[in-house]
Amino acid sequence: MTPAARTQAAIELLDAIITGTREGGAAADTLIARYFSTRRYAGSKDRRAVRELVYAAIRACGEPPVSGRAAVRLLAMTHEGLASTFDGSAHGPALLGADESVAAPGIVPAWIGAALDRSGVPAAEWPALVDRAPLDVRIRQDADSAAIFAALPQAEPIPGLGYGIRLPAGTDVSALSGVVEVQDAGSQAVSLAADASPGMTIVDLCAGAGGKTLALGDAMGGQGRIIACDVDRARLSRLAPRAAKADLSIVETRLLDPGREAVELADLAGTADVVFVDAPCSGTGTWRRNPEARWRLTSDRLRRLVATQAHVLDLAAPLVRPGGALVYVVCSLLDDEGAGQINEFLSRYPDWQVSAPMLPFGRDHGRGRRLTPAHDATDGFFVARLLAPC
Ligand SMILES: C[S@@+](CC[C@H](N)C(=O)[O-])C[C@H]1O[C@@H](n2cnc3c(N)ncnc32)[C@H](O)[C@@H]1O
Repeated sequence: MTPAARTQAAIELLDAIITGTREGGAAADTLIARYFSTRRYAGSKDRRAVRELVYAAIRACGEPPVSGRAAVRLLAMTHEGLASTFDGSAHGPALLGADESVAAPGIVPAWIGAALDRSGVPAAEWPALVDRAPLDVRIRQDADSAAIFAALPQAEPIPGLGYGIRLPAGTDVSALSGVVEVQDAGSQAVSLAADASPGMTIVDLCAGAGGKTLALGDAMGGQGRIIACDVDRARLSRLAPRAAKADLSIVETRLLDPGREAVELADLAGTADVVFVDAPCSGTGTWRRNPEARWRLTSDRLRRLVATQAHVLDLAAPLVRPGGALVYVVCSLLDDEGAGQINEFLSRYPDWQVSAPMLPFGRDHGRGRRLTPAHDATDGFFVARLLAPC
């Protein structure tokens, strides 16, 4: 592809991504993969260059831009070489017009900026929210770590995480699948708040495809019971093969029917040493990986998420045994979903106690702990640990 054709491809992709965020379409990564699956003429260098341009444009625009062309024009203001690709050639973008629109530079949409501000995340920390993330992986506790470091010579241990290593973004770890799990250091850290140990019964109430389930199972040394639940059949169906690959036979999955969860969980009432609630959230802490998600969030969607979080907390509480723990996690930095949600929980359940989660990262925030990309070089999280009355 010519440089101009790469620019045009990035513009077309950005148009699809912008529409996708407005209309609930697929994630940028999926749209990029689909785009190239029907354009076999694009070589790996073309794909990489287009992808980088697309993500640079997404990162540069806080508010959703009016078009892909306006977003790339913003980058072209400071990149002479890029501006020259608007050359009107056969497969390239039309020549630049003097008065066509250019996207405004920014980091987050104004309304989310105000919410971050109210949540005590200073503007100085916002650029890190959309920075590129490294590749973090968790090594299985029984794996031969010397062999893994030999296979991955650029690996660096992550201080504070016994089994976490950091690699340059894009490192291929597929040959080590089952022995290492791709998992952000923040996700690894918040799993430690469960203080999982062999023999426990843990309900992972919002298990999804099981990223944290596998970390909990590994910490349990494969002894005990994990009941991994979710309402999303497709996500949950990915868990069992992953658990099998990681030799974790203690994981059972339970697909819940939305609206009937309490009935379907009734047999577990009062039995769990830990109920782990990795609640559905706005994902404001994970924009490093999918920066277009900040264009997708609306105040209505946030309100619905906050209501769902309260609902899953109410499902979780009766499952905890007397004196057991409820661990609440969101990959969000907004207090409505984190510190505020826990305040609301404690006003509904006044006889529960707060217990400080022992984490290697983060800062105390509200009645829990918060990790931020700027402070901890991890995805952003809020985590709280609550103890049921004895
Ligand atoms: C943040 S994701 C979980 C990620 C997962 N724990 C991991 O580590 O990969 C939140 C999950 O909550 C699930 N969820 C939403 N409503 C739920 C409900 N009422 N009961 C159980 N799970 C629910 C969603 O389907 C989603 O998979």
